[in-house]
Amino acid sequence: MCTGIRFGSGSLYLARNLDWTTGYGERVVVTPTGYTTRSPFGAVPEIQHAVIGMGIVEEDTPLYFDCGNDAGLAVAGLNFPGYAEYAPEPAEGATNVAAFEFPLWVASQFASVDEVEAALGNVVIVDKPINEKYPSSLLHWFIGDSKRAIVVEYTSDGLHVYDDDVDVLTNQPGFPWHHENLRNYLNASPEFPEKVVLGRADLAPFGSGSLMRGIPGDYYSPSRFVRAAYVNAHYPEKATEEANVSRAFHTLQQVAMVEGSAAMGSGEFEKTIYTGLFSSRTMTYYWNTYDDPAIQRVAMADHATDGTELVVA
Ligand SMILES: C[C@H](CCC(=O)NCCS(=O)(=O)O)[C@H]1CC[C@H]2[C@@H]3[C@H](O)C[C@@H]4C[C@H](O)CC[C@]4(C)[C@H]3C[C@H](O)[C@]12C
Repeated sequence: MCTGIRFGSGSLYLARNLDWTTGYGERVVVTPTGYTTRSPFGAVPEIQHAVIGMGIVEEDTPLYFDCGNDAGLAVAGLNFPGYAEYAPEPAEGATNVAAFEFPLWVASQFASVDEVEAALGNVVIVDKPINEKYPSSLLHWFIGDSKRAIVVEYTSDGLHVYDDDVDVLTNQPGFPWHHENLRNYLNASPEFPEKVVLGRADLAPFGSGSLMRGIPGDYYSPSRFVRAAYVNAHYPEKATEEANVSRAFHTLQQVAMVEGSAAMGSGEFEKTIYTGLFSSRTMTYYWNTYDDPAIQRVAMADHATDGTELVVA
C-alpha cells in the first residue's frame, strides 16, 4: 500500500511511502525544460516546469511514481484497484492524458493546485499504456502545493476532484469514505488526561499516549489513513528544512510497512520499498529505502534544468 502526506505553509513538503512487494528499478529522474516530450495525445506538448521525482524511464519517457516541480507543485500516484477505471479511448475536444503520464502532466504544465483543478474540468484520463510491458496502473493521485491538497479519482462515472483538507491519502476505498471515517476518531487527542475517579479508586494514566488509544495500529488502508492524518495534523510546525525533513520521514515511519506482517493476494509480503519527499523550499527530492534508511537527496540545482535530456540521478 502507499501513504501520502502534505504539510508546510509558505513552502510545500509532499511525501509518500511506496509500499509493494518489489521495486521497479526506480531512480530519481529530472525532466529539464528542453526535453522533447512523447505524449500520446499531446497533453504534454512541452515541459513548462522542470520536474524532479522518483520513477523509471521507458521509451525515453519519464514514468513518475511521485514528483515535484520548479514552481512548488507536487503529485504522487497511489494504488486504487477496484475503483479506478480510465476511458478506453481519447475524447474529441478534451485534454486526453494517458494514465502513465498523469504525474508528468501535472508537474510539467502547472504552477499551483488551483491551476491543476481548473484544467481538470476538461480532462479525460485514457487507458493508453506506454508499451506492452507496462499496462496502465490503477491509481488515484494526491496533488499539493504550499496552500492545499486535492485528490483526483477517475472511476466508472468519470473524473472526481476532492479538496483534501486533511492532507493525507492512502489506498482503497475512495477519498470521501476515508474522510467520513475520521469522524470515528474524534476522541483521539495528544493531551494528558485528568485523573479518573472510578468507584473509590483514583486512576491516573500509565504515562503519555493515553488519549491516543483507539488510533488503529495496523497496515490496512483505512487504518493508515487515520493514523497518518492524526500524526500529520498534530505534529508541531517546524522552522528549518532539516526539522521539516525529519518531520516527513518520522510521520511516514508511523505508517511504513515491515516485511512479514501483511501479505498480498499472491502471498508475497508488502513492505515500504522507499519513502520519498519533495521540498519546494530547497527544490530537493529526499528519499530512503527499505534496506538503507539513510536519507539521500538530489537537488534540482545539482543539474541543468534547461537541458534537453532526461537526467537519471
Ligand atoms: C505499485 C505502486 C503503488 C503502490 C501502492 O499503492 N500499493 C498498494 C498496494 S494495494 O493494492 O493497496 O494492496 C505504483 C505507484 C506508481 C506506479 C508506477 C507508475 O504509475 C509509472 C508506471 C506506469 C505504467 O503504466 C506501469 C508501470 C509503472 C512503473 C507503475 C508501476 C506501479 O503500478 C506503481 C509503482
